[in-house]
Amino acid sequence: MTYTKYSASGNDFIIFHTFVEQDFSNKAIELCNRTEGIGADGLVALVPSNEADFKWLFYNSDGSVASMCGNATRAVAHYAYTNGLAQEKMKFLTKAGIIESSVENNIVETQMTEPKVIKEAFEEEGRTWYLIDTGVPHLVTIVDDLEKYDHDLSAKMRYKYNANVNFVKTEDKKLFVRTYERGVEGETKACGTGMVACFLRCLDLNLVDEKTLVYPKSMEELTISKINKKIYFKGAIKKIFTTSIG
Ligand SMILES: N[C@H](CCC[C@H](N)C(=O)O)C(=O)O
Repeated sequence: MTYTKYSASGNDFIIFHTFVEQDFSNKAIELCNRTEGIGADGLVALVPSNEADFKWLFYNSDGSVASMCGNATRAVAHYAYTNGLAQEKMKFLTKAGIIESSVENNIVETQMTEPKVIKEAFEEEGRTWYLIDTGVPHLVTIVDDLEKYDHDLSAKMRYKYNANVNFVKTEDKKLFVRTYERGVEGETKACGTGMVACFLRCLDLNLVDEKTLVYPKSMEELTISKINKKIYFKGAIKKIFTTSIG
């Protein structure tokens, strides 16, 4: 099987396409392993669909299934276009519904799913949290210094709320985000749905504008825009390599 590794602002994925839909959880664990596998935060299998250009099966590196992954939508769209599976504007089926992405050279934009607030601001562990679903659940807390990102606190909150955990700082109406990702069980270099969750929380508080530059741990620049109540997530994508295994 041929696999292609992508980096989406440092959030990295192994992508392949196949005709046969099956459970790829164990393959995700095997191939995402950073010492004995290719190494990545997630694995995505593209399979045929009669509802969209294709359907995706998304797995975190621990083999768990997630309904959505903002950064992977950008990598998958580039993969699908360059492999002739879709045109530059495409629709694909995820467990969070149909996702629309568009490819222009190495820049990919995704229309994110409609966000759903799960729990308005609440105090816990000496912080103010906000819980929102942006395709997957995210906790958001605003800090004045990203060195306040706390791995152990993130793990505790992750398990209590079964959600990803984001620390966000605003500066000159830009966002700087650090994310503890469920299913990777640690901080990743970027998390798309997490950045969108932080954007929405900070927009509510008038800390950013409806079009905002966002910088994850990797410091690769992304843009999040709210236009007519829809959320667009845009940034560069890197194809790292293609390899055949087995
Ligand atoms: N780890 C997430 C899924 C991947 C989200 C992230 N990589 C993104 O770019 O949105 C979860 O299990 O909820």
